[in-house]
Amino acid sequence: MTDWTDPETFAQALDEVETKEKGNCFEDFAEGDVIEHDPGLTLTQFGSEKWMSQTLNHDPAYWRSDAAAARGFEEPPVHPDYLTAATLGITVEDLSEKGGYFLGRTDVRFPEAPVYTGTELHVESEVVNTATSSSRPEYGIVSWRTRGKDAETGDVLCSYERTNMIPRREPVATDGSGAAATDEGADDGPDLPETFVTPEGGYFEDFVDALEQADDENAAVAYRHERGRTQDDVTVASLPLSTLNTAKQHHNVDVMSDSPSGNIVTYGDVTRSTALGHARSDEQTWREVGFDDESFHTFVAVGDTVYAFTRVLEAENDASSDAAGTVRFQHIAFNQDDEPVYSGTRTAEIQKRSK
Ligand SMILES: CC(C)(COP(=O)(O)OP(=O)(O)OC[C@H]1O[C@@H](n2cnc3c(N)ncnc32)[C@H](O)[C@@H]1OP(=O)(O)O)[C@@H](O)C(=O)NCCC(=O)NCCSC(=O)C[C@](C)(O)C(=O)O
Repeated sequence: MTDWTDPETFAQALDEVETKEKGNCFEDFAEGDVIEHDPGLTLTQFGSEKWMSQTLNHDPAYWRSDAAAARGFEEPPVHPDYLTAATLGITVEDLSEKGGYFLGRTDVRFPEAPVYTGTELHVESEVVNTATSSSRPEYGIVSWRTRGKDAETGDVLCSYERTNMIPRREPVATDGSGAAATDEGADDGPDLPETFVTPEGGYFEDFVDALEQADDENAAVAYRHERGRTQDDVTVASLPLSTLNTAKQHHNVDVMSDSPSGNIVTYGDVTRSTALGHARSDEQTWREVGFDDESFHTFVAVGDTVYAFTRVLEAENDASSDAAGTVRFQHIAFNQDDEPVYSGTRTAEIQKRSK
């Protein structure tokens, strides 16, 4: 009788049986397809607090009822970074579990109303673009428009467009040239302003003053944040799984040992939220409005430390509340070797000092 657990027999059986695969390949996506994601989750205080604590997002309005009330909230709401990560996490099984790189995301938007714990999240995505990768014939590039909705009311709570490289079943022939290289400015050295202005505080007026000062000189409002967060098993494996993100990149060391990173890598939303946590610790955030042009430049893995750099781009007195003004930032997350790992622009309402 066959002993199926005899190591030699079992190894041969493993070799010969079919694997019931998970996820979809590039060829499975066609422009216009709409995918209702079966996974969903209830946005809990535990989930939000776990995410916020590990990414150093300590804004008291999301932790304490008195600070929430001062912001006009009924109770501490779900943090927008956790909401964004959960909206994306739920889509992974259908969209990107096969592997491939999370390249970027844009048009991330939240409604004005806060989202409270206990809300059930239902997510749908539409394929908006499929393209050939000229540098990587074994991949295609897919973009989806995703909407995270309140399952009960249908209200959209978070929406964005995301782009990934997705493995093909069959590699295509390409010229292998990749994106057109350019020599422009190659010998000129970095083109930076002469002066860097740092806002004196974290209120709206401080950003306005700093921008005015920079306007008078050859200057930019740009600074770095002191805090760093070294990636560990919690940030790399545990946080993505808590959003139902089943991408093997974050929790299967065995498979990833054979990939370009050689190891599991941090979920892009953890990298980004950590950098934003550092930036928010140096400002008086009132409300998150949205994010654009988000890119992930290189991998972050266990042992890497995520730091943040901020550029203030503009400030307008047009927020949804008189207590705040709108500021547009560019945030760049970087690692211990000063390499950019994430960049994106962020529009946020920042509290006024005079409130
Ligand atoms: C991907 C790597 C290897 C490319 O590195 P490279 O030097 O080859 O870069 P490139 O030449 O600039 O880009 C390669 C191709 O991608 C295209 N591309 C590039 N960016 C965009 C964009 N935003 N939108 C559209 N297309 C884009 C670009 O145009 C080019 O096209 P080509 O092949 O035809 O020449 C490198 O950039 C890298 O390592 N990035 C880090 C990726 C990463 O760590 N992401 C986050 C963690 S993975 C994750 O969170 C997973 C998740 C969330 O769970 C989940 O999707 O399931």
